[in-house]
Amino acid sequence: MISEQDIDSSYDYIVVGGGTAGLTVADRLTENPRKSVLVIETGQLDEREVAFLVPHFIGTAPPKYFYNLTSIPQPGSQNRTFPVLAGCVVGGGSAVNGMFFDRGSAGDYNLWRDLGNPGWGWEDLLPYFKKSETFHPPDSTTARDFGVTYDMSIRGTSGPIHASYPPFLYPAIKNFQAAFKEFGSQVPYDGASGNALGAFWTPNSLNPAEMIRSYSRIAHYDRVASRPNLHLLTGHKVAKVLFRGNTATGVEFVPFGGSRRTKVDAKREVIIAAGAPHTPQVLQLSGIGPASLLKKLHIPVVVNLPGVGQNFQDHPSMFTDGILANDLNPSPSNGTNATWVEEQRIPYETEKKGFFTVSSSNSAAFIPLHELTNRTNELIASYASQDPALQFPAGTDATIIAGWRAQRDALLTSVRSGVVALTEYAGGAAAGFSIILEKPPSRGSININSTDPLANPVFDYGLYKNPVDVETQVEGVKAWRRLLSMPSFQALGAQPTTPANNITTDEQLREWVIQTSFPTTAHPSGTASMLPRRLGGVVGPDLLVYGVSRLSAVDASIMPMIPATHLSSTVYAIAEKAADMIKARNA
Ligand SMILES: Cc1cc2nc3c(=O)[nH]c(=O)nc-3n(C[C@H](O)[C@H](O)[C@H](O)COP(=O)(O)OP(=O)(O)OC[C@H]3O[C@@H](n4cnc5c(N)ncnc54)[C@H](O)[C@@H]3O)c2cc1C
Repeated sequence: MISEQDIDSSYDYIVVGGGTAGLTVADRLTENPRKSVLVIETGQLDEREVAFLVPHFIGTAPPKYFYNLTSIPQPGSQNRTFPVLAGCVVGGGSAVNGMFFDRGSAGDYNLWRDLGNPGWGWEDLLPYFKKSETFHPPDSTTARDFGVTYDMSIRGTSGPIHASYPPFLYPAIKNFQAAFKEFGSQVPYDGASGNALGAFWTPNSLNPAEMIRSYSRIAHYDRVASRPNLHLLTGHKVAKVLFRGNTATGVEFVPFGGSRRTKVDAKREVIIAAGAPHTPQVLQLSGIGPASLLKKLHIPVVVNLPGVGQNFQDHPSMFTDGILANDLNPSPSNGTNATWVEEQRIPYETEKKGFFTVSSSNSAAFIPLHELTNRTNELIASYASQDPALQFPAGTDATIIAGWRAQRDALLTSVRSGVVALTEYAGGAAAGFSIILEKPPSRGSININSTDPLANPVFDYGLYKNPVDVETQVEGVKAWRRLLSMPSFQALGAQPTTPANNITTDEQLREWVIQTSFPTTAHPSGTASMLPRRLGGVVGPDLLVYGVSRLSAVDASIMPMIPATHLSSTVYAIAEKAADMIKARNA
């Protein structure tokens, strides 16, 4: 940690944002003691509150550790507005997330490669997934009793982030996985192997020795904080990147909540890792973005890059509910009994066991379209026949429209061959799940409407702009009802309750989807997409921003298409790969 008055006048690298990706990159770059790094982070260090560390308390971090962000009204869901969840704390999203730690399918990452990004397919990323983690297998009793299988050849054994299973798993999840088999889906041997299709057990980002969250603050900062070549400045927000001509030379920053502007130079590279909600803000404030937007705000245009802030994707979700009349013990409903929960404090404190070791979930199912519905051909035909120009307002730059078309065509190929999942069922220990849309064709945007770096950008999720999204969700609800009718769920006395059983026609289900959906699973991505420039890209496969030199982006914003998974392990892999590329080009 360093205070503002003590920072040096220049560093080899400046990292904008000390979150998941930013701290990972800073850690790797300072492995070389001759290279200096300054990380500037808006948030503060957490104070090791239980909300961060103890899995049971996920979601209870005080509001000061989050940005206060809200979307504009979403016409796709009755003009409701929605929060944009993002951690404002050292560690960023990794400090406040649900600790679900999984990977997408090979098909998810091969789409990135096939969209014009050599070096970004599954085989290219696998070494970085492995490098980022230390995987701890479950003990043999848990593995046997719960049927947890894993493949050590695709797991990391010495990386900074711990991936492990809590010693408290819900037995009903076995029925959930068996029901998916009966439904016609599969249970992959290890969902982290590039085959993440079907229902499987997933680890958490959980340090099993202490049974606490494993996140970038501990793994990539505390561990290396004593390095003299690594400085972390908290409580300051980068206002813009500075340029000499088209070369990034440093940044200007302000205290969070203040206005005094300070400059610091970067001798080699400015690395933006402000997260998908804020990376486009930093770029646009720096004069990199859609020229029309920048001119309106009287920001001098450094590069006209229409893609900055566009191609915004998240995973829309909705919540079903149901009853398990013959529920197994323990079940998540134990958590509603305050006395029982309080009793669970003791095994956690004495043996690191019990209910307090449980965070979000340890199982999910990722289902390709052909397993979800018999309307596959109809939905594919509807998507394939759409006019790309009609997906965007009149006047949208041609490169954005071309990018949407390229993504659509690539996704259609993957959907037809069944190598990507379109729907996730998260949970499995109860009859109600989150039903999550994994590859929405709808696109949103994040744009500034003020030159004040402390003002919030305008968040438009673009929820359900594309009717195919609503239809896929409707099929997701129908498939969930079918799933509950499978023998393994019927053995638990499963009955669906929400949506109500009298909501049956497609028209009624559409209405329910529109009324109850959320546009987000806290997975914003795509706002500085790695795509060719002619397809609305912002960075190339080297993660360097087009049209300028010595400026890169390395966080969730570079994902050109959102993968069918929870994002954190993918962000770590991107950051590990980014660090290697930055090291190589500055050797
Ligand atoms: C509530 C929540 C639950 C989630 N649950 C899960 C889950 O269970 N499993 C999973 O895999 N993923 C989950 N995710 C998603 C995952 O955590 C994120 O995708 C990932 O952490 C994003 O990493 P990032 O590096 O792109 O951004 P972040 O980790 O958000 O880092 C960005 C950092 O930049 C800082 N910053 C922003 N602007 C500036 C600026 N101008 N100057 C300086 N600093 C700035 C921010 O304060 C932040 O610390 C969740 C996310 C949230 C928010």
